[in-house]
Amino acid sequence: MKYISTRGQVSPIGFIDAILMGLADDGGLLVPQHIPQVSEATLQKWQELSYPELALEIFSLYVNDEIPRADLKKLVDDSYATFRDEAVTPVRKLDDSRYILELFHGPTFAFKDVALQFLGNLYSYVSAKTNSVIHILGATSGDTGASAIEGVRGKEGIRICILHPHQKVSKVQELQMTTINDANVLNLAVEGTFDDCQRIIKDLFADVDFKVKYHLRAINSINIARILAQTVYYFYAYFQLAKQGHSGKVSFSVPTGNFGDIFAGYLAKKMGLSVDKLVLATNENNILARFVSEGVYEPGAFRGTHSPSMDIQVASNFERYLFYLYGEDPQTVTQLMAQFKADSRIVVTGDALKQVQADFAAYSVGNEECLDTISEYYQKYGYLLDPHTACGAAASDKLAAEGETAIVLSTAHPAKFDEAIRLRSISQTYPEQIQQLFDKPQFVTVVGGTNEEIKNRLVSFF
Ligand SMILES: N[C@@H](CCOP(=O)(O)O)C(=O)O
Repeated sequence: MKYISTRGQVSPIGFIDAILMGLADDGGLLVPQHIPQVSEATLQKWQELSYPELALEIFSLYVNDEIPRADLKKLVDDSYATFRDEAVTPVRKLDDSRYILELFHGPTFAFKDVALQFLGNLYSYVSAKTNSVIHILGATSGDTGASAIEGVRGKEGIRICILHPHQKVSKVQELQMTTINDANVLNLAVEGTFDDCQRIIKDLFADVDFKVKYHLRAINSINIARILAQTVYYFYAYFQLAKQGHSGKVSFSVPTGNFGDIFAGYLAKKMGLSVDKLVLATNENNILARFVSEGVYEPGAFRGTHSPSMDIQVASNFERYLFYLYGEDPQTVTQLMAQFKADSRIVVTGDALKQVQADFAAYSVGNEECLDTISEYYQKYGYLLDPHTACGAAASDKLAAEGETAIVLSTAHPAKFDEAIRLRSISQTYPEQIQQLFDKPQFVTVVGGTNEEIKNRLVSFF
């Protein structure tokens, strides 16, 4: 298996080089040169596997022999041993049409742990094998940051700097990141939005001389390892439903911000998983929902919502989807991305738009609807949704009304977003790991957010 760039200007590279390259050196995103096809017989066998066993099988398809199987198995086992639920990502049935895929049983109570526990261990493994330093630079709208830090804190040979938008993440998200006092962790709070943070890191990764000189590595979903790790739970959830007696088609409703999670579902479907609809659920920052309904990809005004992790205008994995939408043609992708850079707008029409609408259903959830959904599910099912999952649940309700079954990806534990939940007078008990954060001192520097300023901070940190 080799990896190529969506913009076609990088010679095919192996798995480890792809992980280390992060953003492709031509400014594109790395994708597998071909998508492995999983036969019906293999799917049958996979149904019997535990989560770590399944992850090992899926990763093996993408890693080839670059990492010996015994080493890969240890990486996988270590990564999922940190989860609080034996099933790693259990599925809860609410009724015949609604299932919740709980992805928040990892150390930081968000779905990001599923990939970032693995990527942290993988970076550590590569650092030790190649005797090289790993300098991670990441941007977060709240969940990736804590999860990435947790994945590598205190690890030999690794340093990590995370940019988050100052005062635009939830209190628990902020505390999870900024109460870490390990010497290899730097938190910068940028005066701006998540899009500003993501633009900065993409600019710095695109400066290939700087990236190479300072060994910059990515932990965001621009890194293909993130996507591959997130495909696993689509398969696992599908198998769990089969075991719970469900037969027939299944759709997935995915709270969406940076398009990484739903792109992982798209990849799983392309590998052969029988997915019915992929439902893209956004909050009021609904550029992706507008794209699916109208074919116009154009950022609007930033809206602060109850689901801050999805307060994103420019979704980084969108480029990976364009690559497949346009028949894996890097020239078209390059043109479209150049057009986006010039006009902040991409327009898709005709057959391509029909294909988009065949690939995804989309639904944008307003602030009040998000809170209403939290209240309704709490009253009807006794199940407390976090506001991101509530967006996914609201979207899945449309399918349920048509008699279809959907699995809603529950991306975070509700305790991370108590500000929103309290608005509906629902009280919850925090898990001990979250409660204790409130007594700890914080370590964070507020910065303006020019590329130069961040570069200087990085140079002195690394
Ligand atoms: N919602 C994310 C934003 C970054 O997305 P990623 O999947 O590219 O890491 C967050 O919580 O930080």
